[in-house]
Amino acid sequence: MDIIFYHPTFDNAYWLTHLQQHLPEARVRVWQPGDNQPADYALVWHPPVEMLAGRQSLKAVFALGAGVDAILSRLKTHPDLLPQGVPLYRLEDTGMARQMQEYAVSQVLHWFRRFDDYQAQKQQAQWQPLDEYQPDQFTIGILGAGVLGSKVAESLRAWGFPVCCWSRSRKAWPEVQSFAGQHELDAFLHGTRVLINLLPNTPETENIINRALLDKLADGAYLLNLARGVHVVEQDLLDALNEGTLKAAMLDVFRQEPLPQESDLWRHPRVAITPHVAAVTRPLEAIRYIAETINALERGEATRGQVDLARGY
Ligand SMILES: NC(=O)C1=CN([C@@H]2O[C@H](COP(=O)(O)OP(=O)(O)OC[C@H]3O[C@@H](n4cnc5c(N)ncnc54)[C@H](O)[C@@H]3O)[C@@H](O)[C@H]2O)C=CC1
Ligand SMILES: O=C(O)C(=O)CO
Repeated sequence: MDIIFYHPTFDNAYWLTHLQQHLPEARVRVWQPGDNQPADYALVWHPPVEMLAGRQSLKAVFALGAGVDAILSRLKTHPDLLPQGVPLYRLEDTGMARQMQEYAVSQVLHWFRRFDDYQAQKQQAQWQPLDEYQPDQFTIGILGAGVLGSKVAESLRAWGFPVCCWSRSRKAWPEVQSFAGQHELDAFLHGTRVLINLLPNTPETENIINRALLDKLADGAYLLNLARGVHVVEQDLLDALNEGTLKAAMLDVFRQEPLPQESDLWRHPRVAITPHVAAVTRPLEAIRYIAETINALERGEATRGQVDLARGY
């Protein structure tokens, strides 16, 4: 079994060593330009077009992340990027869910305990206890009830917050109200105090977080964007913040990354920013998941994580 590996920034030696340990019968190599030698599996992140072009004999391609929007959007302009008929897999969780839980719980509690307001008071050397928020005033609405959304919902329920979620199909998660489809989006938004975005980037979800949506949230609402920058109409977000529709936002992802220095988001007092670090690929967990999936494919068994190219995630 031959495996080719390409990632623009990962530690090649680390990945090859541990892939070989988990798949001892495989021959694993870093793909280099000009390498047209046969391969059974390809592990890629932002692969050059020529890496996979014409490789119809591949049994599967693994994207080394949860979101496959970059590879799918490039596929539109470079049809050879993925050989026709070869299944594409993505990483499901592999250590990213815990990171999303850490990020979401810490930020929701920050806002719930009004630490943002106390930080503002600190600037004025103001010693003033503020009215406490109550959990029933702090409904969490999760856009995108998938692998990561489900774990974030679980961790916020554990803190006693009311949680609802929105997805394509109905979910039956304990103690979480599920809304499904476009026709239930408004009902999902109504009463949501903290909106957490964990949607994939698809043609249907691009620009979904716009002024019309933000205006439907509860008064004094917050936005936590953990998915993709293209989901948010940034000027609408700034307008909603400046007009008081939205109390604060924490953003991990942006249309352009790194976020350009001239972006007003950097200077807005009620916007917090992290540089696309909400949940990074954990190499060992990813390698275990990939090895399990390859072994299942070799045995002709069912697997998880296959991308539906037509659906876009
Ligand atoms: N900021 C970061 O560091 C990271 C960001 N991400 C982002 O998180 C996203 C979610 O990851 P997973 O939970 O693994 O994905 P997933 O595919 O398991 O879940 C996606 C959810 O979105 C819902 N959805 C998709 N299209 C929809 C539509 N048109 N209407 C309503 N619901 C829709 C699906 O029903 C599903 O519940 C990724 O696509 C990626 O963009 C993932 C990892 C790290
Ligand atoms: O895995 C993903 O989709 C990510 O955004 C990680 O950076």
